[in-house]
Amino acid sequence: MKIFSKEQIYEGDRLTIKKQNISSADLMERAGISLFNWLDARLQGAPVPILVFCGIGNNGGNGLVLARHLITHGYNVKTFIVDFSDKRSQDFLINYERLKGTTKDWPISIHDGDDLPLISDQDIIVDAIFGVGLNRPISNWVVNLFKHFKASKALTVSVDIPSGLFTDRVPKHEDAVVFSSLILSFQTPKLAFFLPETSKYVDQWEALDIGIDTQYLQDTETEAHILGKLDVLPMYKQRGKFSHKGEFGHALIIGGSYGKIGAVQLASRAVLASGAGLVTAFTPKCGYIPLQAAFPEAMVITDLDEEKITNIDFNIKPTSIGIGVGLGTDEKTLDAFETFLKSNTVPLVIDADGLNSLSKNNKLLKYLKEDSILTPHPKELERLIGAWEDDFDKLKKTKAFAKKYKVLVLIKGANSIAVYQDKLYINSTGNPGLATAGSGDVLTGVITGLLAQGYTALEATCFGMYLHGKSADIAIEFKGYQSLIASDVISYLGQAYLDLFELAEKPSAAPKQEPKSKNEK
Ligand SMILES: NC(=O)C1=CN([C@@H]2O[C@H](COP(=O)(O)OP(=O)(O)OC[C@H]3O[C@@H](n4cnc5c(N)ncnc54)[C@H](OP(=O)(O)O)[C@@H]3O)[C@@H](O)[C@H]2O)[C@@H](O)CC1
Ligand SMILES: Nc1ncnc2c1ncn2[C@@H]1O[C@H](COP(=O)(O)OP(=O)(O)O)[C@@H](O)[C@H]1O
Ligand SMILES: [K+]
Repeated sequence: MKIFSKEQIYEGDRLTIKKQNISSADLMERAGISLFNWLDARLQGAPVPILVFCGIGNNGGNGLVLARHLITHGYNVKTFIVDFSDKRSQDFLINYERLKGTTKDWPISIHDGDDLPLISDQDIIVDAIFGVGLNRPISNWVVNLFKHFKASKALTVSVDIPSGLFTDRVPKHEDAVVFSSLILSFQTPKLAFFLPETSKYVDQWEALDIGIDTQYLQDTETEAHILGKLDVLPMYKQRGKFSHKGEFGHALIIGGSYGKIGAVQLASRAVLASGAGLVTAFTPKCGYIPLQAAFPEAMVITDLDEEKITNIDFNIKPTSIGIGVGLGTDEKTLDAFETFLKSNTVPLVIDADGLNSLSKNNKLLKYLKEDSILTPHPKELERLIGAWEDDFDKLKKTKAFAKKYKVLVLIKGANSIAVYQDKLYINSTGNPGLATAGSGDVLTGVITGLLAQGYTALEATCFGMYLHGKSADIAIEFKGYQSLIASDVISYLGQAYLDLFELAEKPSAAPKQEPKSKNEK
């Protein structure tokens, strides 16, 4: 799913109004009705007090439309205008009048210094104060209102984006943003929903289709994409009936050092579990017995040295290589890594100490084979590209690095982001259970295994991080967050593949039918 920028959202609105020959008030009505339908389908007339807080722009306008439809459908609604500016948008005014024509409970204006409205934790707060038009810090009295929302512990639904969250920068103060339980975002989510420093304001999000011109949606290139099942499914390579393991490639995992052979085992097992035909592990001599004993499917080549890699030399022709897991950064290993990098022509994944070797000796960067895949977690990334101001700056710097060296950088995290040729591919699967030793080694194996099967660097990365996270999402249903370990992510990869073909039923907007009792025909 494409993630449009603030400018593109406004452009999409303008173009839709023109092409569909409607007014902006009509589009606002459509947006407001999509909010109403979503809430009505789940509230089903519940008498819960709904407090709608509206700004004075179009985000506020959306709130007024929603309030009007909730009222005409008998919901228990109180509307407030958060009067943070003397300005009023045209469509806000139109809907302000319409609302006053619908109910005698006219909206209550809240100004700086007014008492804050009483909010019980049983209420629902609708936050329609600021949308993507936010362009400067918010007045303190409005920040106090946000604090009041949070203190009330009422379920908070934000319209389009949590008020106070910018689309292109990190808020200075945590209190200056509404903490949302749910965001109903128009047409597509916003990048800020997925970044470590800004996703804390976002619990759940839903994209509501408001009928923005489909041609515009299809033709417009966006910087960022959120990858869901339907985005990765087309990448999946079918297997022919008469296929044989030679067709599915031969991956080589290079890594391991004394006491860290497990990383190589995890990565190698993940290679085969991702569907590659063959896997060979290249490790120090100390890895030979453990690997052959624990994982008979893998072939093993060993270094001359007992405890560390000192000379990377193999007589096989791998179709992909994953290097770095458990590698260590001993001087001799660094030299071996340099020699390997200078001669390698095979599609490559560099992880963990492979990345740290690049950071220790960044003149090696120019030897990176084009489309190599680097998979740093934030700490490894900082060693590679230096410090950054905030998450937006991090992405800018990573894009520059990826372009300069013609590589793909996968920044691992709660929403892993693959940065490649000026674009951002955001993973939608995974969970905190993955914050466990070796889960990154498994990811390296999955991506290397997909590369071995002929997936392009971008496909192997997007498909790999999707399957890796999806496997963990299935596994925690049986293991829970705390007990999930990296090996489980390998064990449930098959389920992640099978899940691709189970189309999730969309939560229908219409209220669910009463479940038929057993004896009812
Ligand atoms: N056609 C439609 O109806 C559709 C409507 N959509 C909805 O419109 C929303 C965008 O609406 P919007 O452009 O009116 O901006 P909004 O976020 O409501 O802010 C209002 C104004 O506040 C001002 N302002 C900014 N920061 C401020 C601050 N810190 N303190 C004080 N004032 C501040 C700034 O005006 P300024 O003062 O800068 O002139 C800004 O214009 C979008 O999120 C979505 O919900 C569409 O997406 C779907 C179709
Ligand atoms: N809170 C989280 N939610 C989702 N995924 C996570 C979370 N924490 C870590 N991960 C994932 O777990 C993996 C951690 O990799 P890494 O930090 O390299 O672990 P290790 O070095 O132990 O293998 C990455 O794929 C990352 O995206
Ligand atoms: K909002």
